[in-house]
Amino acid sequence: MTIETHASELTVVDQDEPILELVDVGKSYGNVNALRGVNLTVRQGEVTCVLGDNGAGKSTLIKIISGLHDYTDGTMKMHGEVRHFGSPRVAQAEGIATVYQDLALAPLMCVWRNFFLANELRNGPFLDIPTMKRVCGEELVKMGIVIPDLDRPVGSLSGGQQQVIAIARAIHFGAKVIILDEPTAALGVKQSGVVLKYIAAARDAGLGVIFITHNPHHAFLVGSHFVILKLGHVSLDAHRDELTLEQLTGEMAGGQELAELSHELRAVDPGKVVEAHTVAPGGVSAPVLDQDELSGMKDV
Ligand SMILES: Nc1ncnc2c1ncn2[C@@H]1O[C@H](COP(=O)(O)OP(=O)(O)OP(=O)(O)O)[C@@H](O)[C@H]1O
Repeated sequence: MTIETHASELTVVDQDEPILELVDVGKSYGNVNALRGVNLTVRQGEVTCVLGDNGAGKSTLIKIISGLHDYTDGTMKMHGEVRHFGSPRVAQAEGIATVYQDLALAPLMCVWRNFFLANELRNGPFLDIPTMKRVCGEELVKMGIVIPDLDRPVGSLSGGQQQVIAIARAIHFGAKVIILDEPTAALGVKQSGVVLKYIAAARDAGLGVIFITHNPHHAFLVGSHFVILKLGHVSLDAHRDELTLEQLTGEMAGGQELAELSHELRAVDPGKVVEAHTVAPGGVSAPVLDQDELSGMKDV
């Protein structure tokens, strides 16, 4: 247990206590059951990976946690208290930050303007530009991000760097839980490495991270806990000590279903069917990357 002191309050933080806990959560849209009986626990200093194919319910889960939609079954607790956020503004005020794929960055605006977008600092009636630039630079450096020119339009940076700016911004504005919606989906290998490095940085800074992804290899590099959603329910829920990358990849690929498909295809034309591999070549168990290991991945 640790005691965190802030200027005006004293908060007792039990590190074993989940920040956020979903118990048996369901969501129906009319007669469509998008989620059923979902249990999910988010702890500080951990990355909870949520994996799933299209239509699995990942977006619905994000919308519930970020206050866009309410759940229709079960309970969601934050610091042990049952919560229905009612709006994204309330969720944000409670420390839930969501970094969507499209990032909500303004591509033509410069880096520091994006960092303070909707939270601008003022000096009387004027924008306090020198302070915003200084704070933005300091915060990015704290996360090990070097952007030589903060006056550059954000749209001229790489996709990886933009993701990282959005993550740093969420942390600076007090996120306790950060939801990352497929942050590596549109990126190549090198840029994905950059983003994974900062997911690990957010984890090591003590945030609870929810990492939504299709990619078990990316999940396994930084994840503490893995939940696979399939057609709205949890098909796997395991701590990283309980499974290998091979098993996670097999589960994601739908191991049993692939084996059955391969069997059926063999029956159709035995000569032409290649065995369905559920695991990528070399898909072996990998360690959780810590900061030192991840810093070996080159920046873009
Ligand atoms: N507003 C809605 N009204 C009705 N059905 C919905 C609505 N939103 C989602 N659904 C349904 O709920 C199920 C889960 O959808 P969801 O978008 O959460 O999945 P997903 O895992 O995010 O998929 P994707 O990766 O394709 O975005 C799908 O069957 C979808 O059609």
